[in-house]
Amino acid sequence: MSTRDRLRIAMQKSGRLTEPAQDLLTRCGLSFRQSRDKLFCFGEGEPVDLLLVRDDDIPGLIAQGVCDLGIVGRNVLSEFQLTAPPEQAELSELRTLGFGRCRLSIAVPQELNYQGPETLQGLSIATSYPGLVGDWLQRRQIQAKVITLAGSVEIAPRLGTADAICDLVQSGGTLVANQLRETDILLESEAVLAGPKQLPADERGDMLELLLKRLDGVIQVRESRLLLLQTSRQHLEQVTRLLPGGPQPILLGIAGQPDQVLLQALCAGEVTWRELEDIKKAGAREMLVLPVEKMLA
Ligand SMILES: Nc1ncnc2c1ncn2[C@@H]1O[C@H](COP(=O)(O)OP(=O)(O)OP(=O)(O)O)[C@@H](O)[C@H]1O
Ligand SMILES: O=P(O)(O)OC[C@H]1O[C@H](OP(=O)(O)OP(=O)(O)O)[C@H](O)[C@@H]1O
Ligand SMILES: [Mg+2]
Repeated sequence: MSTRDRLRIAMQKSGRLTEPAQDLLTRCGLSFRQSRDKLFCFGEGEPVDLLLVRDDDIPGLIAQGVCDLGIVGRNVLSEFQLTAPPEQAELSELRTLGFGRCRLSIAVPQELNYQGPETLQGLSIATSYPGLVGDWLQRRQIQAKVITLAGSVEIAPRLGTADAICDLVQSGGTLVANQLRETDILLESEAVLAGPKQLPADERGDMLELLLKRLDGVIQVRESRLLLLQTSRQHLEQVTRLLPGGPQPILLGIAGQPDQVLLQALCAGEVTWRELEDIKKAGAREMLVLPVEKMLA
C-alpha cells in the first residue's frame, strides 16, 4: 500500500501530448518547479507532482500505483488494457481531453484489391498495437500474422516485411507518402485522463476529486462563449429562441430604459457570424461574444 500523501500525475516527457497536457494542467491552476530535463517535477502550491515519462509507460505506472493519474492517448491505454495481466489492467478513462486526436487504422498497399477485412486472411500485418489488432482480428475470426514493430511501421510493406499495417493516422499524409490506403478504423483516439478504477480513499482522493472538478470547468470553458446583447422586451422572445445552446440566459434591466434589457447567455460552442446576424435581425443590438476564462458551477 502506498503511503504517498501527494497526488502524482504522469505525462509524456517529450512528444505530441507534452505541450497540450502541460497547458491543461496550468489551466487547472497547477504549477511545477521547472525540471524538464529530469523525470520528476515538484508541484508548487497544490500537493500534486508530475512525472515526465515515455507515453507507453504511463498506464503501467498507474497500474503499479507509482502514479495516480496519467495523460495518455486512448490508443496506448486500450493497448495496455488488452495486453497487461488482468489484475493490472484495471484502469479507466476518467475524462476525455480533446487533443491528440487521431485514429488507429488498417492500411494496405494502394494496388491491393481490398474487399474488406476478410482480405487480410493469411496475410501479415505490421503494427505497434498487437493487442488491439489481435482483438480486432479475433472478433472477425480472421487468421493473420501480427508482426510487432516499435516504429516506422508504414515502411514495412515496401520493405516486404509485411503485407499490410495498422498504425495511427491523422491527416493521412504518412500513408500517402508510403503508397498505402486506409481501409478500416479500429479505434478513434484522443488524449484521456487515465486513472485506477478504484480512486484512493485518502487525501489524495480528495485532491483528485478537486482536480477533476477543475478539469471539467477547464474543458467546459474551452468551448464556451459568453454572449452579451441588448434588446427590447418586445423582441426578447424571438432573440432568445435563436440563442445557440446553453443554460437559460440571464436578463438585466437598463436604468432609464424600462423597455430595454441586457441579455447574458452562456453558449456551449462557437457563436458564428451567421448566428449573430440572425440574432441581430431578430432585434438584438450591441452584441459581444467573449471567451470564458474560468467556470465553477
Ligand atoms: N499524427 C498524429 N496526430 C495527432 N495525434 C497523434 C498523432 N500521432 C500520434 N498521436 C497521439 O499522440 C500520442 C503521442 O504521440 P508521439 O508520436 O509523441 O508518441 P511516441 O513517439 O510514442 O513518444 P514517446 O517517446 O513518449 O514514446 C500517440 O500515442 C497518439 O495518441
Ligand atoms: O496521418 P498523419 O498526419 O501523417 O500522422 C500519422 C503519423 O503520425 C505519427 O507518427 P509521428 O509523426 O508522431 O512519428 P513517430 O512515429 O516517430 O512517433 C503516427 O505514428 C503516424 O506515422
Ligand atoms: Mg511511445
